[in-house]
Amino acid sequence: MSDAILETTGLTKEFRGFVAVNDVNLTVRRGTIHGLIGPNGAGKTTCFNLLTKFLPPTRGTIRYDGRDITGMKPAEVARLGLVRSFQISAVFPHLSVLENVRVALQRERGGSFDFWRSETLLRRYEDRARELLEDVGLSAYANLQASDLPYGRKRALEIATTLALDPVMLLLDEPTAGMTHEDVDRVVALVKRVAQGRTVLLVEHNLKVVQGLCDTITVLARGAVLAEGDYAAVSRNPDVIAAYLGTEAPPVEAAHG
Ligand SMILES: Nc1ncnc2c1ncn2[C@@H]1O[C@H](COP(=O)(O)OP(=O)(O)OP(=O)(O)O)[C@@H](O)[C@H]1O
Repeated sequence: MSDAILETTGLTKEFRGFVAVNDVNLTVRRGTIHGLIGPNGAGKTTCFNLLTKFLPPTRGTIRYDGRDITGMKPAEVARLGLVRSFQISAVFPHLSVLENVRVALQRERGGSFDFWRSETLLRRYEDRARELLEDVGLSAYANLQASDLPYGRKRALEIATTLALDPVMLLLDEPTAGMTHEDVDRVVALVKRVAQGRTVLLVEHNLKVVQGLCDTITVLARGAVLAEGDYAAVSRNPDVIAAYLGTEAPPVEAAHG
């Protein structure tokens, strides 16, 4: 088995001539937590959307687990185990926390859209759903309506519904965005826990989060890879410091703060 689970070669995305992602060669090693960081507008989200197949690349290839997935659809790559965390809006607000995870489990089994009519069918997934809620620390909230969850806990629910798809590799887009310190710490611990036995790639603004979680960090700037390495290496890199100057959190401060 190759050490690399995800590899891009010359990955490029242009929007009407504007190059948002420029010739990116990214290698994510199996079993690691890999961070994609960069100042605003660096191309992180575009890159994330390319990797999860939500956007087609202008040029370049993406290989996942030895296969060329460049031309595949999001659902196809999800079936191969490369799963993007759902956006919070994908959580059904009027269903309970438990029901949300049961629905996700049912979807994973390729159920028809009639699934929501069959309470009996959904009940079969109850045990597994409760296990997943336990994994993400939401057992106490199982019967709460999803819309009533505190913000930080919604992310945990989103991760539980993603885990229902049994991912081999998890792609997380800013898992701590908009959270309080307390919630950030909880989500960091959660990502560490769910990363066991999996590979995780996350796009993240919060450099403290990246510092605490990532084995390898790729820094993007103006669509291209500026630096790569562990946190200590990239936070000392003069090009990275220069790219972050004038933004809210230069990596060096975060490293010593
Ligand atoms: N659909 C689009 N059409 C045109 N330009 C786009 C489109 N999507 C992104 N861009 C441009 O591509 C560049 C990279 O954007 P992207 O959102 O990928 O960066 P980012 O690193 O995720 O930024 P941020 O940290 O601010 O979210 C930006 O200049 C953005 O304006």
